[in-house]
Amino acid sequence: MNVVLASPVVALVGNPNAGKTSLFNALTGSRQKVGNYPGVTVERKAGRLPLADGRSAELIDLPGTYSLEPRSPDEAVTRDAVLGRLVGERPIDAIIAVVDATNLRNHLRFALELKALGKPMVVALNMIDLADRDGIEIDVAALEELLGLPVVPTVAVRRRGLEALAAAVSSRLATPATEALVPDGDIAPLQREARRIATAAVRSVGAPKRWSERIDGVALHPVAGPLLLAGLLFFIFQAVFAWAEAPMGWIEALIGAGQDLVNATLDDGPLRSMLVNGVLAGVGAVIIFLPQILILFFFILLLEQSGYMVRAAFIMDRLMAGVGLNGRAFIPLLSSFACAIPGIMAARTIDSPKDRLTTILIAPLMTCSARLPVYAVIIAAFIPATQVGGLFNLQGLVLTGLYLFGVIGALVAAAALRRTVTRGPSPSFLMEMPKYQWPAPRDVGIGLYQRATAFLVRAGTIILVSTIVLWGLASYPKPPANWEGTALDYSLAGRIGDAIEPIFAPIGFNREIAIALVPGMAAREVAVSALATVYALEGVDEENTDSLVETLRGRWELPTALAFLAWFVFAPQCISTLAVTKRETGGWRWPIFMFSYLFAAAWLAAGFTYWTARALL
Ligand SMILES: Nc1nc2c(ncn2[C@@H]2O[C@H](COP(=O)(O)OP(=O)(O)OP(=O)(O)O)[C@@H](O)[C@H]2O)c(=O)[nH]1
Ligand SMILES: [Mg+2]
Repeated sequence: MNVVLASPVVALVGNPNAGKTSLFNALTGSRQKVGNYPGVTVERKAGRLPLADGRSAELIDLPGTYSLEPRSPDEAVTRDAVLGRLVGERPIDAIIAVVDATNLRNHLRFALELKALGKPMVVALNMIDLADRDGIEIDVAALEELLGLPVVPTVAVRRRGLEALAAAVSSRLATPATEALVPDGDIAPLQREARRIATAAVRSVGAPKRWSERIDGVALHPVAGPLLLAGLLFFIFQAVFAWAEAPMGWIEALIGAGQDLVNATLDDGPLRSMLVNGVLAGVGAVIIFLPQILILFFFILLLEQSGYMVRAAFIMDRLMAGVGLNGRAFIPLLSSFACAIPGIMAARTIDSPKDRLTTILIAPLMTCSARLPVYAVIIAAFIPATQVGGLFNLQGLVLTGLYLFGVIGALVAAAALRRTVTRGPSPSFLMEMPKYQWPAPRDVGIGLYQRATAFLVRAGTIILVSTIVLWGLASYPKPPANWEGTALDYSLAGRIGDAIEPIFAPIGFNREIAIALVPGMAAREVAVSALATVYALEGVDEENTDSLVETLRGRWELPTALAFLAWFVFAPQCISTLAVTKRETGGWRWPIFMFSYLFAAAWLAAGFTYWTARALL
């Protein structure tokens, strides 16, 4: 057997929220998502770990789990990786067992279970800073002695103890594996042993964490808790509008300057039209929302990192149980506010298959960040920025309302699904409360950076390409000289729009909207860039230089605008979501179901909004 060439494989294994991914990022320079709640990592990730002797190992980050007996699909990944059962992956050579120094008793149990596998192993005693903070003192030498394993104290977020950890792994890799003990399935002896070791190694326990209990006294209070949560969400949506105004103005000015520059340097022709009306008007109409997206995620990241999110899940559990959903679904659903794709993947942490399927099916109802541009442009055009009650901005209120509308839609859908297609028992909510702590600026920074790059990459690829294709379809073929209508009427896009308009006419959508919804399948923001491009092209003859907001204000009636907003609350049209649903549910059945029910809901919601608004106004 040739073992010399391949670099050894080392896996980070441990309970959820122990800091495995933080260690992984610090050791390999990766930027995987870290969060202060259990179940952040749901996939195996690999990186390169430089070893003391100049070689390097392949370091594997895994989903957290409490034992090698998985309860949910993400935990099964960890078991399979540790036991070398993952198809196409090399078996692991050594384990870094990550334990939380503030919760030694519980975490050591799993470490002992791992030790019994007989692989070379090192214990990372992580979060030693929080143990200090809480007055917990650990005798590392005694712990090493009792465990019979090297123990390295680490603070992943401050990069402390990393070199010692890498050195311990290097020297451990040199030791041969021992015979694995066959587990007898009885966890009680391991639990007793863990308790014995923890009691012997923890030297002094200081004052209990009073302030943390005090915060929870409010955050988990049956009345104050929900009020606090509602207040926080409300404040966030107000901030999204209030704080983004200035940077959005700068981006808009920049795009305008770009258009002027192209107009001044290029002769009138297809290239100029494509750049001004396709690329700059279309993609620009989307990019402008970057500040709002970043502000929203800044707050979500703060809530995630502080440890509050799981409290929010707890608060929501009662409401969610009412519709047959498990509190566990809260975090996947919350992730869906960024994008349904990570949300649907995070549903892997849900153990009950029916619960998991329900969560996947309703995840697209959470307002993903791709819908923010759509909402924001319509709100800016049709909702006045007046103050309500001297305190709230009406635009922020409407935005909050749209997000709430999505959540209510999801709850209604869940209740309906749980009584029909996903009927079945639902286990009760069990989730470990993470410790409160100040958000690490680096983690928040990484989170924002990832959102910004993901958004800009989308703008530069899928949105750019869709917009250029739409520009082409909306510009060609050119009408003959004696053509009576507009150029758009004659173009391919105009004809496609005419063909599908009858489906949407009853709910107040015009041909331009019908045209925009088709490329909006690729990415929802494209609906905005498509409208910008179509109207920019239509306005060409009149030397129209209005922004999209002004154009919409001039051309749409309020009922149409409101119906358009209602449509996007349900908006099924995102191909990537359907693709990931197929992957996670293992077939086309559920994505097709998802598309159909969301399409019907979107059509009805837009219709009711349009008809009601028409009747009232
Ligand atoms: N104070 C402190 N916080 C830490 C340390 N290591 C990790 N954290 C924080 O603990 C939380 C959990 O970290 P992760 O790295 O996501 O934990 P994980 O073990 O990968 O969690 P799962 O993927 O959910 O199993 C995050 O908020 C980190 O910022 C540490 O050594 N000290
Ligand atoms: Mg992780």
